[in-house]
Amino acid sequence: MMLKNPAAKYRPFPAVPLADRQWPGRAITRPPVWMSTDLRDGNQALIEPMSPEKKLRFFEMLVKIGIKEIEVGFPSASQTDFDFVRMLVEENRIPDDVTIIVLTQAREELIRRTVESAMGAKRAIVHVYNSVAPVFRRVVFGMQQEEIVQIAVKGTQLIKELVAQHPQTQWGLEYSPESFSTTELDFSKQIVDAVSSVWQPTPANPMIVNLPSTVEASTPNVYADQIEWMCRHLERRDALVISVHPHNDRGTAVAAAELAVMAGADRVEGCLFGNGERTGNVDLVTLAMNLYTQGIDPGLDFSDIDAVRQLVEECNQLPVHPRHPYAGDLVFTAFSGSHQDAIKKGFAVQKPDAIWEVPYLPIDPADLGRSYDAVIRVNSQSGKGGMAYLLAQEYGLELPRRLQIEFSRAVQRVADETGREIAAADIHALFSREYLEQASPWNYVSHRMVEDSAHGVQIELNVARHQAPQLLQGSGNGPIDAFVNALGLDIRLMDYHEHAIGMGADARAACYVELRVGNGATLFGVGIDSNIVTASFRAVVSAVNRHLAATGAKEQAIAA
Ligand SMILES: CC(=O)SCCNC(=O)CCNC(=O)[C@H](O)C(C)(C)COP(=O)(O)OP(=O)(O)OC[C@H]1O[C@@H](n2cnc3c(N)ncnc32)[C@H](O)[C@@H]1OP(=O)(O)O
Ligand SMILES: CC(C)C(=O)C(=O)O
Repeated sequence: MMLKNPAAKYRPFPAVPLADRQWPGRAITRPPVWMSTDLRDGNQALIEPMSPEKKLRFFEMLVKIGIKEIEVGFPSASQTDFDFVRMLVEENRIPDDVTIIVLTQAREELIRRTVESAMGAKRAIVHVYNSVAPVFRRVVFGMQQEEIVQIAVKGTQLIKELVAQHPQTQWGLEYSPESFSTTELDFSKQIVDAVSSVWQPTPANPMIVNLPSTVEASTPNVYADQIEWMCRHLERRDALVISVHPHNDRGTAVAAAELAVMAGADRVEGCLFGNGERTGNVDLVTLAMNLYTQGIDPGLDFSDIDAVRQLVEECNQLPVHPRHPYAGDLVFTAFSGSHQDAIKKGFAVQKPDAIWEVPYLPIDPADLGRSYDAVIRVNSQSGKGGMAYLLAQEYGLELPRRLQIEFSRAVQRVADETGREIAAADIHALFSREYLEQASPWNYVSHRMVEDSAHGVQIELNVARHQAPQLLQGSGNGPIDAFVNALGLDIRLMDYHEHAIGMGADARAACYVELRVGNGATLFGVGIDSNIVTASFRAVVSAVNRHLAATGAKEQAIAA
């Protein structure tokens, strides 16, 4: 049960004494070095760890999107992990510009096995860690600070010794004081300085210092303060690559990573779509795309984000949430009417090479290989804009505004009745039933028309009335006028729109007429035909039939 007084059990995170912090005034202007730990931290958190075959597919996808540093496993943990690293090395599957990273605890036998796993690679980074926070020192290790420092120092000495025996590989070192974010800063500095004094990095051969929020325990600004503090106080700063490894326990890993980069971090470790222990590692996709939407090339290519997501879901056997930033099924979808309206108007004025300014869409879905078709979907929360957009996009029908209002009532009725989403095809079927398919009592069959400047338009019209053929004649000052006169009905044309559907020989005309039939309210009719005049006749017949069906009026009541 939740406590009335949580302070009895939990304490607030202390602030970092850094009154002159610089990071709040900085902006991110270039991407950090990306390191994917999907195959290690992500994999170790899965219900079923990946098979070698899945790991390889994942690895190749990471390479394809442009990740240059890939943590490929914890080789001393299992034969599977060890063999996977050997396979990458022996089968020459690591591209020249990609560096693999192998993780190990700072324990002799594990370090030996880890170095062995990567031998023969062109480049490899041995990533060694030990936990340094007070609770780990007390509870897990039962050790004092100096003994904890010795674990890291001895581990580093052994790695240095072992890698020197295998000069054919260009080795690097990454050191992680695990649980850094809940550790006293001066102790973190002490242990990192001790490790770097053994490794002796240089600016040309830097050492990676990875400062994880192993468990996210504070607001992101505190993490940023911790990173800035370390950047200012560490020895040999110019020979260190400062890396961050945020977890998402408070749901703020992305913010923590971004503020940490502002605070001086050069490198970010994370997983695609935020997989990883508990609530996950920081999501590299969101970080990269956040940069992209600021006009900064993240150096990663998510042009086909659906394919990336599909592969990750398959390998992790975990779904990506439908509202996951940039990648979720629903992130480029609007159901609510006012959003749909604004998006539709935004698309209409957005120029292909201009700055992106479509309301409610922080990014052009096309940049991620997502299609516009999926942007707008219709349910009971939608207004006219959504269905109008779908009819235009999918069927080339540009409904005039007042027809949109009229037809949206029919769509709304169906949405309310079913309580479900209505697909574009269903909307089109409803539109066809409502405006195009009512062939009774009147049905247009054919016409002959003569036009001269002295007498206007003369028309001879074949129609079916209650399925019985009739030949009618009429004249008027234009085709529609002549047609209406031939029908002999009390019709006033209030509004008229037309447009082409498609191009070339297959083009058809869509015609929308708004009529007042008898004394009734105005209503629309729609006609589609390869001939523009015929389309307008069909539209008039559509409106008349709709009026009769809607009002139940007898035909005689609307005779002219
Ligand atoms: C925050 C992170 O994600 S760190 C990465 C975590 N990932 C994994 O643990 C996945 C792979 N791990 C494994 O397969 C195993 O844990 C192994 C092979 C590494 C070690 O297995 P085991 O020797 O059986 O130890 P176990 O798993 O119980 O780990 C606990 C032991 O490691 C010790 N230990 C933990 N971290 C470290 C470290 N960095 N350096 C030295 N010793 C360590 C603990 O003190 C404990 O020792 P104890 O048994 O003497 O009390
Ligand atoms: C090994 C370290 C970097 C880790 O995974 C963590 O602290 O979360």
